[in-house]
Amino acid sequence: MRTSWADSVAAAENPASGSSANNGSVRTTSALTRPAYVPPHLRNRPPSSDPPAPANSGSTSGADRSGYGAPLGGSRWGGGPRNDYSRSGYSGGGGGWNNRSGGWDRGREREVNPFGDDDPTEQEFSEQENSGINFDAYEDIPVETSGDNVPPPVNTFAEIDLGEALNQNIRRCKYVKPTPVQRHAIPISLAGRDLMACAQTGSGKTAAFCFPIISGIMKDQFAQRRPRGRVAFPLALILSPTRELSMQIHEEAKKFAYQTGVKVVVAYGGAPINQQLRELERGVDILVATPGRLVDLLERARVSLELIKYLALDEADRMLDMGFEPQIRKIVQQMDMPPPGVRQTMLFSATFPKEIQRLASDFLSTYIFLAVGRVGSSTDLIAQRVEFVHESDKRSHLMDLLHAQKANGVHGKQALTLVFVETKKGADSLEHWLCINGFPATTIHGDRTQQEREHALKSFKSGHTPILVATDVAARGLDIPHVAHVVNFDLPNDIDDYVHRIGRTGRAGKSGLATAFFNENNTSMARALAELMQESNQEVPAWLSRYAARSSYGGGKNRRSGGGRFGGRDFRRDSSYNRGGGGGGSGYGASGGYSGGYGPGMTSAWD
Ligand SMILES: Nc1ncnc2c1ncn2[C@@H]1O[C@H](COP(=O)(O)OP(=O)(O)OP(=O)(O)O)[C@@H](O)[C@H]1O
Repeated sequence: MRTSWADSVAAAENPASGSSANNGSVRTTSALTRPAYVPPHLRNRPPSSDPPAPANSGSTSGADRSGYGAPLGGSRWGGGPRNDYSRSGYSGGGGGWNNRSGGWDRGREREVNPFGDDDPTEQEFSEQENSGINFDAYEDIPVETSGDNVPPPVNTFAEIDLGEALNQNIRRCKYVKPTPVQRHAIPISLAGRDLMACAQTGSGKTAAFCFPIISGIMKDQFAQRRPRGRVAFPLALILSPTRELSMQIHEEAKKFAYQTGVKVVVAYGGAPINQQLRELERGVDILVATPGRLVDLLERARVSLELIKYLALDEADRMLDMGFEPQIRKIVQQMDMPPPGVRQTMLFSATFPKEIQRLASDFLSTYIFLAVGRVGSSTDLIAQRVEFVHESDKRSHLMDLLHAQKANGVHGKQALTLVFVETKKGADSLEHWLCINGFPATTIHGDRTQQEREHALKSFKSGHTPILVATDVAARGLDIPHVAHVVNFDLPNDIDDYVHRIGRTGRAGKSGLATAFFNENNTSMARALAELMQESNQEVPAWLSRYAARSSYGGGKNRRSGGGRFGGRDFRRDSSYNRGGGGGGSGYGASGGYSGGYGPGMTSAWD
């Protein structure tokens, strides 16, 4: 008999895989003094005469978090090290990269410990939260690489020369072995090659691009990092489409770069620019940014891209669709960034429509294409359900789901549930309705202030408000531990958006559940949805198969045209490319031949 969705939620919350969720261990050790650290690549250098600046928060977030009041009762999930904003640089206590110059003398500064466990006795790696990752789920995944002289993959982190400080941080993160995308992408990037990488949601792409960048900067003996005047000269640029994702990448990168001497700064819209400018003036090696805020900084001549050696685009297909493409072209092609071939470019996403691949090739030089799993596929770790629900029944149906989920939850608690809707207004109205019906909910969308957005996310992550109603602003990249259930209250119009949305659960080897409400308004999605479910070994309801058989191909402008399950995903393998359509000049100019499903007006809401 088919398992009910409620059972699935309970299973997702209590995975038998040995996840350490809810283990109750909260580390509360205080920061201890440690000897001044000199990063390996800076040893034997004459010390600078600059005195260290007085310690302050070292926060680079730009947003004023003081208004949030006391912590939201702490996480009910215990002490996992990931993405807990309340713990790291936001805390306001001590240290940080405070000297003005950056560069050689920065190694003497005390750096905020992003792991929050300065006591070395606490650094036993016995809990191994991330070793609970179900690697078997990834082992038989097909991998495709194409391009010239592809460096071979590695099986362990020990096989890669990342540098001891970075290796130490990998251990602190409790990453025991590399995920498949890391096994392939890291050696490719370390070999200096450009890369277009596609791997499923939650499979560790962030580390796959961060590790080679940090390692490369550590090894870069001749780098000139000091700001000249008030202009910052980052060596690496990581662009992402949303403020929250940039903040998250910044938090992750700070952990990976801890005590390496590599300084990571974030800049995103909606937060006071002055604070970000001050942080940049203190020196930056890796700048994580959203495109809009970066353009602003470039136009003010406060950032120069002249020294960029590494460029990474996370959610690269989104960054190159019509909403962002003009800004990306401006940043990458019309300012002072070194051209492809001089800089190293890495593009990552879980989805990569062919048209976007073609466009992206403008930014790359003789690159390697890597696909872990089929491009745009979703992981089998997510149990997908589709239910036929008329528009007018959606609220009561959601209510039924939530009630049953609560009844099945641990100690009657509501599991973290992310509900996607189409519009900002719809998000507010559903949130209100849930709250008055006794379900603590909050919302994240582009009409909320940045402070409200951050507060909502924090409240959701902590379990204080276990239901988050969101627009697509939360669809990509966000790594929120313990999201048990994603509900597509309104289905998106593009199957790639569906893949990203459901990918907020079932991450890092853990299982998750996704429920979609389908009705006559979604018939254009039927075929793509049925195919996606089928290839992820999901049960496709007979009624959906009938809709799929009747409908023409929809669900996005981009994909599955060949219908092939695996193979030929690198657009360069298409015959049209070889007939002269591809290569450098792609024929997809700045005006773009691809709309990606977002109107141009969406940009500001996302950035
Ligand atoms: N080698 C590893 N071992 C264990 N856990 C890992 C490893 N690498 C990454 N993780 C964890 O896996 C989770 C997902 O990683 P990440 O956010 O980078 O996924 P992603 O592929 O970028 O997903 P998305 O496509 O949704 O952006 C994170 O919590 C991260 O800490």
